Amino acid sequence: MGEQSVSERVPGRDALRGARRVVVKIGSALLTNDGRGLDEAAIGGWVDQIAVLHRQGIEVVLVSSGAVAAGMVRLGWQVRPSAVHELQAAAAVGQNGLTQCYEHHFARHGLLTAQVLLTHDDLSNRKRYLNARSALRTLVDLRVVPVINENDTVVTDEIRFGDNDTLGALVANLIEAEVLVILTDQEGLFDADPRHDPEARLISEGRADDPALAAMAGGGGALGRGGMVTKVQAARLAARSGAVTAIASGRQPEVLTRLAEGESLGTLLSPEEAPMAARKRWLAGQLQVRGSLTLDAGAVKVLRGSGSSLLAVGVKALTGDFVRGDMVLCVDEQGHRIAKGLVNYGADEARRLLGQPSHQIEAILGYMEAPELIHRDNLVVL
Ligand SMILES: Nc1ncnc2c1ncn2[C@@H]1O[C@H](COP(=O)(O)OP(=O)(O)O)[C@@H](O)[C@H]1O
Ligand SMILES: N[C@@H](CCC(=O)OP(=O)(O)O)C(=O)O
Repeated sequence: MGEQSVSERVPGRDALRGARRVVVKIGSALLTNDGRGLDEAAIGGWVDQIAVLHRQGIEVVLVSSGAVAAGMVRLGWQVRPSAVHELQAAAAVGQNGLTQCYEHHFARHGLLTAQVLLTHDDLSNRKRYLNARSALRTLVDLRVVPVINENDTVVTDEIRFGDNDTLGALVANLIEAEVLVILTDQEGLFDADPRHDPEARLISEGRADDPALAAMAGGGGALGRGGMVTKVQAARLAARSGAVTAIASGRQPEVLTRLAEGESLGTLLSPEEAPMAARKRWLAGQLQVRGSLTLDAGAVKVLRGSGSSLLAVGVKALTGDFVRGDMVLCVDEQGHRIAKGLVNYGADEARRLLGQPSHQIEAILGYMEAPELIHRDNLVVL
């Protein structure tokens, strides 16, 4: 099978080298050894690679499927049930096995794991979104590896992500990962489904938003859910916050560490825009505004002129009952909209910091979350 590159001028694999935060999604088709229970040896191998990345200082969040498939094996079921309550039951049984397996293997490297089960509601409801975000950020700051799956036991068909590719992309958006790696049972995205077309050729690189790629992607196998369709959609979602997506075979030896070294494996789907521009556009559209900050003329000038972070010293007043991580609007003294951004301090703390230089923050609050009120990466000038 040959290789082709669908579009020119996409960012190269350098995006994978030097990434600080990576979401790795491992699909059912791969985890469950073609339906014969969890493939513990393979899971141990991916964990070993993640531990290597971890030692290099890369933060890894894992999105792992496999609960339903593992539960089916434990329950002795040969055929995936169609009734939602049976799928939920299988997921509940299988999730235990998944958690034990990851915990055991990460413990060999002295690493802690945390089970995080999410539903669509958790990511669309604003308060829960912020909770999920701060919990995941805290876990990665603590050097714990979160192992995420959909909370299959409480979701019904209408609201479930169904496939974990979408969940992986939303998690990449949530934690602002630079890279989403989707490990599956094929080498990557082919120009036709290789199960049906032996002549199918691997796409090595492309743009996440290229409609030609979506047309090449087909559905999933007996164990997986979404097939390549949802992987290409996931790449497009991940691109909204500037993440590149790599789709690769989990059976390639050392696939994760080789990808992180920039090796040309699988399919790389890149965002249209540079990560920071994409991220800012995503920020601008993403969150409801919870309050406002009134900036003095000096702060307006530096925000507009040099793209600096917003410091408390340049803020004269505030309104709203926002908490850390909320989106706030920045206005000038005449009330004109200047910028929007995610604030590092809640309204009560921020009020005490108004007009104060950053070196005073610790003395005023007794701690310092960050030296700036809004970091420039989290700020969009309007
Ligand atoms: N264009 C394509 N290129 C590669 N694989 C494809 C393509 N179209 C459909 N597929 C199918 O997608 C499957 C992987 O998706 P899926 O079964 O959902 O696995 P996972 O559990 O890893 O998400 C592959 O086994 C393959 O047969
Ligand atoms: N939450 C489900 C995962 C659904 C699923 O199989 O997704 P995928 O691996 O993306 O095809 C489970 O753990 O069984």
